Amino acid sequence: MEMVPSTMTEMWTTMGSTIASFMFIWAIIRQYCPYELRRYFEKYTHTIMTYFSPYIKISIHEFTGDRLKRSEAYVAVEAYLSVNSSKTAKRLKAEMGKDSNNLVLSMDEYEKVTDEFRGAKVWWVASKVVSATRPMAYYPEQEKRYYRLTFHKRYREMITGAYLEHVVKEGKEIKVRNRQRKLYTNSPGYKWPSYKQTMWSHIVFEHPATFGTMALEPDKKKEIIEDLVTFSESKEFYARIGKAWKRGYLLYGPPGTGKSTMIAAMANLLNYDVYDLELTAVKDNTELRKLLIETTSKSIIVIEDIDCSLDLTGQRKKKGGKAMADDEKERKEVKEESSNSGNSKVTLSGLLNFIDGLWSACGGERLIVFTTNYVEKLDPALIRRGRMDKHIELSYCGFEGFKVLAKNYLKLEIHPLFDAIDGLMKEVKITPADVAENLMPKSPLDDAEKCLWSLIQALEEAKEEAEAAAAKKVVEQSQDGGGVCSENCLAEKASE
Ligand SMILES: Nc1ncnc2c1ncn2[C@@H]1O[C@H](COP(=O)(O)OP(=O)(O)OP(=O)(O)O)[C@@H](O)[C@H]1O
Ligand SMILES: [Mg+2]
Repeated sequence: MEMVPSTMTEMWTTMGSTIASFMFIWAIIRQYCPYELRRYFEKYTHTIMTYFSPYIKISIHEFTGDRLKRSEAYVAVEAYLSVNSSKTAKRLKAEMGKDSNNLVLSMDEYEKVTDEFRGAKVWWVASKVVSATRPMAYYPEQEKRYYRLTFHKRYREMITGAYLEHVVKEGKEIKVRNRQRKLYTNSPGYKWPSYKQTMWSHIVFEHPATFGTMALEPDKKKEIIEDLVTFSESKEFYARIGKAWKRGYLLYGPPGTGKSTMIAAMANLLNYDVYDLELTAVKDNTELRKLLIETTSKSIIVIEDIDCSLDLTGQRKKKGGKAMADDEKERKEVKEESSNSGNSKVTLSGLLNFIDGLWSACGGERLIVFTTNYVEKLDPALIRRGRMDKHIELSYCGFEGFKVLAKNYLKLEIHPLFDAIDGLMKEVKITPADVAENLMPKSPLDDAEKCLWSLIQALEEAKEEAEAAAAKKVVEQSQDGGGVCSENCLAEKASE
């Protein structure tokens, strides 16, 4: 009985000293052995170890190929592990997350975490190699980060198939959930000739508008939401019918009817980034194409007030309303005209290529939204279906729209003054922006009723103005026509 502990002690001592001598020799080798020889030695030990080891290792590197873009797989794994590792890993990295008010944790370098999938245990390690040689002295040392997955070889099929698929899918979902959405704009002015400088500058997108807060008829709202959601879920459909996965929207209507607000609501509904393209700041068609290539998937490209952005409008009419078959020829003519005009060299043909040319398919999952106050001024080539698939008219505020605003601004669903407002709204046109302005409390003492009265007053004033304008028109017409041209004179004109 007494022999056992002493044997154990002896064994431990021997093992301890063996390890110590091994470490010592290894340290000597490390110090005196040339790097190449050491690499050689390490490589072969590695091969032999791998031969006997029952474990399989898979590495996922951060940069592959041309190093321009982070590998999608790495990003997905990073996101997946950020959620799954923060519970078990002991050393974590923290980064600013969504809405800049919470920290997102992820595992630190050389940290190991365990994950389980259908009864199989796997290990993940975050690691990096620092390349020994530097290409140029002023280059920072190159770090190549990677994740290494280790698992037993009996799970090979399942891990390389189902598990990795699960990691990538979940990682992508987490990424989308934690994504800081951005608002991009093509700022004119500074353009550094650096190859990495992108042409867009961005800030965090934080517009609070949603379809819930928009004043719109419920049917119309539902239709638009369904259209957007269907689009965002139709990846397979678009691939099957052979169309680029994008959709064009034209929002038109008088100022203050919520066109810009709707774009924000769309971005919030689908969780997309917004690229606000300022056409007048784009030098030429080549620059326009570059801008497009740099936009990412899951984004809305916005061109506001398309009728003012460029002189793309009305050209067709000047030429005497030719048929649509002449499209190509006319586009060329337009191109020449605009290139002569000197200011912005972006042309209608450039813009059309931007919307539905070959380049527009790169990136995928994109909405292109145009807004205008004057739809009738736009070139028919620009707004045909396929370029702008859905035309949405945003118009004056109706009673249903008012109810949404009353609920948002005053938390009122029903009120005795609503009937009076309903009646007045049928008689006069008022924009949602004006309604919203009147419903806004102007002092801390203003209550809901005061705001409603203020709206009624505004409606009545608008009504009086409209009546006065109508009366003036009648007077003008009678002055123009009445005295000069009698019924006889009209009949004469008709016979001519
Ligand atoms: N349908 C609406 N629902 C809720 N609020 C609205 C709506 N329309 C306008 N508003 C309010 O009015 C303001 C102006 O609206 P917005 O900027 O969207 O108008 P617009 O149609 O883009 O006008 P413009 O043609 O001048 O660009 C917004 O700040 C918003 O609060
Ligand atoms: Mg606007």
